[in-house]
Amino acid sequence: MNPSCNLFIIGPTGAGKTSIGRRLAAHYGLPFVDLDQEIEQHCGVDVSTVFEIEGEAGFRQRESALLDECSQRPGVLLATGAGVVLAEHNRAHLRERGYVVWLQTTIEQQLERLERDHRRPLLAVPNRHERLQAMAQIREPIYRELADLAVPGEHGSVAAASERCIALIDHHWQRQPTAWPRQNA
Ligand SMILES: Nc1ncnc2c1ncn2[C@@H]1O[C@H](COP(=O)(O)OP(=O)(O)O)[C@@H](O)[C@H]1O
Ligand SMILES: O=C(O)C1=C[C@@H](OP(=O)(O)O)[C@@H](O)[C@H](O)C1
Ligand SMILES: [Mg+2]
Repeated sequence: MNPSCNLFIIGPTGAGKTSIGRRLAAHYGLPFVDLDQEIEQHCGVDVSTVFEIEGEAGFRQRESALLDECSQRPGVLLATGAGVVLAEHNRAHLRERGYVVWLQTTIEQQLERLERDHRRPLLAVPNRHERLQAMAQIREPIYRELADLAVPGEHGSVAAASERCIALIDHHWQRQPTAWPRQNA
């Protein structure tokens, strides 16, 4: 949604939603909210343990409930998890409540960045390349349809990627003030 007072970051796992999102929040002076971290705080265990105990279905229910809550906060930068876009009700909240920025990446970049990362339960498989490809096939058309802005992946540092991202957002996002003055007050 444009204009909006919220920035919502979507995109594949390892695209930089969490790390770039944190920098964007600081730049725009918005509170940073990471949906996975919200789930972890709420459950008192990490995402992998939620998957272990409740399965993906349980995780998705928690993710949807917290997305509904967090996306209603006025004036936040919300970094989502890559699979949040799979449910239509989540997509509706994202579409209607914020300016949606899609961070793009390639499978090669994902493999490289996440090589030593074992905190993503859906990547705990023998063939990560195949898994990432299967995810991209399903999710990429959804990201494309949902995004207000697509940001191409960047080979450099997180800092450089964040700067490029800010330049694009500045050009396209019509930032709305967080609180409108009450009329006839
Ligand atoms: N140019 C870049 N863009 C995005 N992430 C990068 C880049 N360079 C390195 N990374 C690293 O990729 C890893 C994954 O980033 P993360 O923010 O966790 O992604 P996501 O939240 O989208 O899954 C982090 O360790 C981050 O530092
Ligand atoms: O691809 C997915 O469905 C998931 C991505 C993760 O977030 P990142 O996109 O930050 O890796 C996290 O929400 C969970 O492990 C499920
Ligand atoms: Mg993340």
